[in-house]
Amino acid sequence: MSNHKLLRPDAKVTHVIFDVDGLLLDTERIYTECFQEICAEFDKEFTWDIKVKQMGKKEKESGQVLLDTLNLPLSLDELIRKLREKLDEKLPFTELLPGAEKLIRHLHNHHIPIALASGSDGWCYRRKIASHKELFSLFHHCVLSSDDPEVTHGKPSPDCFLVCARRFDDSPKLDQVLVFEDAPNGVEAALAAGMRVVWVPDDRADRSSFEGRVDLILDSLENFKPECFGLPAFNSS
Ligand SMILES: O=c1[nH]cc([C@@H]2O[C@H](COP(=O)(O)O)[C@@H](O)[C@H]2O)c(=O)[nH]1
Ligand SMILES: [Mg+2]
Repeated sequence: MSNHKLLRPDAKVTHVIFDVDGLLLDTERIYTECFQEICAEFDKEFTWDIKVKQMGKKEKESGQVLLDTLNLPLSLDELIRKLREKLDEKLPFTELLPGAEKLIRHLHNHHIPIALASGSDGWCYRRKIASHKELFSLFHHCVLSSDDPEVTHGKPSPDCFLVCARRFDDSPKLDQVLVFEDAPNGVEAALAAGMRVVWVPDDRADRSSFEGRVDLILDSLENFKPECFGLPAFNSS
C-alpha cells in the first residue's frame, strides 16, 4: 500500500485533518520514555501492547488503560500528576517529524483548509508546539479531545474528527475529508467518521489490520504525493 495504489482513486479531497502526536510531532517517543520510567518504579514493563491501546486516547482514558493492565498501586490522579511532571521537562524539546512541515506549508499555501484533531489537552499541546508556534498557527482550528466539551469519547470513537470537520467554515462532505493518522485508535476513529485515511504507522504496528480499509499506508509523511488525492502536487505553482 505504500506505493500509492489507492482504494478510491477518483474521490477528490477538499479538506485535510492531521493527528498531532506521532504524526506531525515526535512525541510518541517522549510518552514511551515517561511511561517506561513510571512503570519501572513499580518493577513493571511498559510494552507495545499497552502503548498501542493508549495512543490517541484522551489523557484520562489512556491512564486508566495503564492502571487496569498493570495493576499499578496509583490512583488515576496520581498517575497523571507523575506523568505531567515528566512531560513538563521533555515536551518543550519536541521535534517535527520528517515531511510534516513541507506538507503543512504546501497545503496552506494552496488554500486547502487544514485542521488538527488530537487526543491531547491544552496543557500538553502548548508545550509540544512551543518551538513550532508559527507553523501550527497555519491550521484553521485544533480540536484537543481531552479538554473539548463536544468530544464525548476519545479515539477510537469518531467524535473528535466529526467535531473537527464541523468547525471548518464550509462544512465539508465527510468522504472528502482526508485524515492523516499514526495510531490504530485514530485510524478506527477516522474510518468510523466516514473519512479518507492515510495511515503512517509505527514500525511495530500490525499493518494487516488496516490493509484494504485505509486509502494508503506510508512509512513516512515524506513519501506522500498530494496529487493522488486530487490535491495540488508539490511542484505546482
Ligand atoms: O504512549 C502513549 N502515547 C499516547 C498517549 C495518549 O495519546 C494522546 C496523543 O494522541 P494523538 O496522537 O491523537 O494526538 C496523548 O495526548 C495521550 O493522551 C498515551 O497515553 N500514551
Ligand atoms: Mg497520533
